[in-house]
Amino acid sequence: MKKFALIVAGGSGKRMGAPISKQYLPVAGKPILMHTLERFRDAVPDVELILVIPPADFDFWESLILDYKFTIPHRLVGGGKSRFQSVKNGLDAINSEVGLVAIHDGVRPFVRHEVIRESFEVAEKTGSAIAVVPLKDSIRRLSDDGKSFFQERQYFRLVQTPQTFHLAKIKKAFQVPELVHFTDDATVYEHQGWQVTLISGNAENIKITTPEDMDFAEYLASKTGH
Ligand SMILES: Nc1ccn([C@@H]2O[C@H](COP(=O)(O)OP(=O)(O)OP(=O)(O)O)[C@@H](O)[C@H]2O)c(=O)n1
Ligand SMILES: C[C@](O)(CO)[C@H](O)COP(=O)(O)O
Repeated sequence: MKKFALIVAGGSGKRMGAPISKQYLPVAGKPILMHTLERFRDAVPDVELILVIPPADFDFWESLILDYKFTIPHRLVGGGKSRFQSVKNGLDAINSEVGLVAIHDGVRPFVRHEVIRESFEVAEKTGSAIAVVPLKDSIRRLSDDGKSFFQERQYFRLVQTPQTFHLAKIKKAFQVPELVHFTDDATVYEHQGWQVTLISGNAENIKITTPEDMDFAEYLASKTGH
């Protein structure tokens, strides 16, 4: 089955607070986004890569490609105001209804090859594959009156990307108005009444979000051979 990877990087990285958006910051000597694209190309060499970035960044990205002699083929699509809108723009740019699409945050460069491959294999069989990891800490639920309650952590998972789907179904799922609880693609898919399939993600597949994540990212890059 034809495989696409939709790498979403249409945000501006407010929580990082860097002079340029976090997806272009260098880790181990090159922009985070280049690591992410390499991960997918290396895991699935025949994957078609689609990169979603803000339209205003197209020229900047082209200059980075030249500066870093980046040669992995990919298609550029303009992002939207929210992650939902950026994913929708990327899906709209895929003309085919047949195939699989892995939707992945551009700022998660440490996803393992095995997770990417498994996500395609499981999604082909079941319709979807959502990478998740167990919690290491205890958790508490807060109530509005300031109390907190014990929660059994074995019933919870932290949700990562990739989130991989049959193209026809995820395209249909995104034909709805955006809702506040759409924090990822699984929630959009479930809104159709369809159940998602969970797969094991990898703990080092962090979403680079705040400045302290950059030091950790350098460490992970040195350990994982980026
Ligand atoms: N309009 C948007 C907003 C986010 N994203 C992407 O969704 C992923 C997860 O979002 P997040 O980590 O929140 O990135 P930012 O929105 O850039 O960060 P912040 O919320 O700190 O501004 C990132 O790869 C981000 O670029 C996107 O494609 N389009
Ligand atoms: C998609 C995601 O990375 C799964 O954990 C997450 O929901 C993105 O959240 P953000 O608030 O857009 O960073």
